[in-house]
Amino acid sequence: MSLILTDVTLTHPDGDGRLTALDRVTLEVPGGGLTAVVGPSGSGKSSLLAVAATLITPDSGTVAVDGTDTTGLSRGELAGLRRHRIGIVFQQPNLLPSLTAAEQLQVMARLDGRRPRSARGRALELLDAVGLADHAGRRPHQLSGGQRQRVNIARALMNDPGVLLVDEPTSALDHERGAAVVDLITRLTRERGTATVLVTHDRAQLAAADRVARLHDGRLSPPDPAG
Ligand SMILES: Nc1ncnc2c1ncn2[C@@H]1O[C@H](COP(=O)(O)OP(=O)(O)OP(=O)(O)O)[C@@H](O)[C@H]1O
Repeated sequence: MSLILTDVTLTHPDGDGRLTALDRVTLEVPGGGLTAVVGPSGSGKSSLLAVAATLITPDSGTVAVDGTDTTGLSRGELAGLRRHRIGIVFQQPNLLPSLTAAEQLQVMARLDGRRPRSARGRALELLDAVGLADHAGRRPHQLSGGQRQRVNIARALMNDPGVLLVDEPTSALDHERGAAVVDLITRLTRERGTATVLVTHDRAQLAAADRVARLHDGRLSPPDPAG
């Protein structure tokens, strides 16, 4: 399991010109390890995640997910790749208000046409893995902010992705709950072997990372060992 960005450049329209959001970024994220991406506001962190998630095609450069070069894939092929190989955790959990925690996860499998019974089993197993075995029947308003983010993380793992992309998962949480969520992401990364990218503003979270990549004005310094 791996994610490899090679020489990725991404520009956005900016008045009469173009703004370079990512400038020849190369990043290799091996499976089983947590790579943190840090940088000031506007440095390109969200752009990097969007390109890694194959939601935006870069102007140049390549993105390889689990060894598959995504360059030139059709929209349908990219959608399939995202569904099966990539898990995304956004800042806000975006859970559906009327569904229980287990159902939030089962929806993912149903979208994929899998049997309801096996989806339920997997949903319960994942809720157990994130410490919510006793909360499977609760709806979002019956969960705390930290618990909702755990459901969000479990949902991202539902289709057993090789790549896990996590965007500021603790921005809505206090320090203690935020640290618990990062510990959880670290543990799941090691246990499941995912190639995980964690975008964060919080320097305290860098201690959990295996590597830290620093973005500045769209340019990436080579990852250094965290610590
Ligand atoms: N859709 C867009 N159109 C035009 N410019 C954009 C677009 N998306 C991002 N940008 C610009 O690209 C640069 C990088 O933005 P990006 O959101 O990737 O940074 P970031 O590090 O995630 O910032 P933040 O921490 O504030 O979320 C910024 O200058 C931003 O204004």
